[in-house]
Amino acid sequence: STIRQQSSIQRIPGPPPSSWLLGNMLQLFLPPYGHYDDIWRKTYGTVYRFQGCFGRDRLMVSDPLALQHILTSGEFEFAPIFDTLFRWLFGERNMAVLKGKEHRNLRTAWNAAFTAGAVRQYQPILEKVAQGISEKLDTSDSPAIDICPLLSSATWYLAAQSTTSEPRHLLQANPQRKFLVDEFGGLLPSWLFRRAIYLPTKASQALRTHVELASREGWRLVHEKMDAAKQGLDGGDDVYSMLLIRPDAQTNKSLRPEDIVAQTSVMMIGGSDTTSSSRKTPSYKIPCERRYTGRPRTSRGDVAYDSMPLLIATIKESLRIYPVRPWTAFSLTTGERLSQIQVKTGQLVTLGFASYQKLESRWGEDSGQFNPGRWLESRVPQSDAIGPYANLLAFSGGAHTCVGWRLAVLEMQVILSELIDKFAFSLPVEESIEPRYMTNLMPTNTEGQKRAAFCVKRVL
Ligand code: HEM
Repeated sequence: STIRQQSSIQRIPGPPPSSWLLGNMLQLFLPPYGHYDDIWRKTYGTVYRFQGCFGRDRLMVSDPLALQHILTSGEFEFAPIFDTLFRWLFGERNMAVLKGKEHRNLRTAWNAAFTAGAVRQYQPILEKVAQGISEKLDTSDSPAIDICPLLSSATWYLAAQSTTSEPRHLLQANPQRKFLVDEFGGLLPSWLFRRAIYLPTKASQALRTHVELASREGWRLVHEKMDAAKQGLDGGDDVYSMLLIRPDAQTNKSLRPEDIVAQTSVMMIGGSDTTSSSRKTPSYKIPCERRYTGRPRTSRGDVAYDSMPLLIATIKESLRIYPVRPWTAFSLTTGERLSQIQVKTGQLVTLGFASYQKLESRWGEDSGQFNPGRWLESRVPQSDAIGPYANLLAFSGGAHTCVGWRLAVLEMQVILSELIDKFAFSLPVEESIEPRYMTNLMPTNTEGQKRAAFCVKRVL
């Protein structure tokens, strides 16, 4: 039966590898972003076979039903290599690596800080963060301002109301190196590969230091918030306070301080570069009629971000065309069937989130174009609830759906709204912005460094 299973995958068409050593990996991961994936999807369809390093077959899946099944059936988990990378980056007890009941319990406890109601309470802090970014833009005298560092620290500030800057350099992975690590790692037993973090290399040392610092910072925050609560002081309206000292949090006995501390790294990294990268929509004029009409308000006088359809359409379109995590790899843990295709246990299946979000059958013939209008004209799938937001998979789906997606959306609404109301952004003549896959999808300059530089002019 193993032979039948293998041949079932081998019968699936796909692009020829460029070499036995590197397979199709260079084409898939190196710039221009998404180029080959688009061609292969159009040529071979929504499930195609491509090759990883050393002639190893992988499946690329962008079929909506298959993706839904893989994400929600419980038969698949993050591929061991992703699991290991998450452990290295975020620590051994972070949400992304916990499984089964332990993961479900932690998610339930954390969800309390990310419900629609809880997220609304973060609006004032977000507005403060947005005004801080405006002030920095106002006072900068540089002709072209790189907005990446300004945006990256915003989520972390919101999570903890802490001005500690997060060690973002860790995400600036070199894509060549990253997929070689992926592939070599995949050849070793997981337990052995995990121990590579103890190798005496600069990269391992940097990861270990990062996880230690994140843990120390986590404990500092937890103590700070709990001490403030003991003294009857308001700890703040941030995520940590919401989890630790709000009355509803205190009834949530299942969440121990160490469980909160263990998520500090994932909050620092998972919630900062992701949101900031999604907020950049190069070469598009964001509609700004509101400048002349004022921002809509709720009956309580707060800005009503959900009543700004053009802004929301622009955010959805950015998440569609530039998903921060364009691909993720899962493998089968139980069972032997993926719809009609026989899949061996352990077979790597790459979930083509980016590819799914460009399917012509779902998003229209112009699916490759950045056009927020499609959301206003209701030319988008309405009802099949793939992923948590707008039928997009930018926040993944299933058990490991991004816990902070509502917060991320509000953050983008608040910051974009503030910035496009007050400033006009244009691309400097001598610079361009290219999306590039570096663990996450990032805006980069032509040299491949993370950078999104704009000429900024105050208009209001
Ligand atoms: C635009 C912004 C964001 C995007 C596109 C995004 C995307 C994702 C994706 C795709 C995953 C699935 C894991 C993976 O495949 O890597 C994930 C997981 C996660 N995200 Fe986000 N994220 C964003 C913002 C945030 C924010 C603001 C927070 C928290 C403050 C956050 C916290 C997390 C956590 C804790 C997980 C792990 C969940 C689990 O494994 O159960 N993310 N995110």
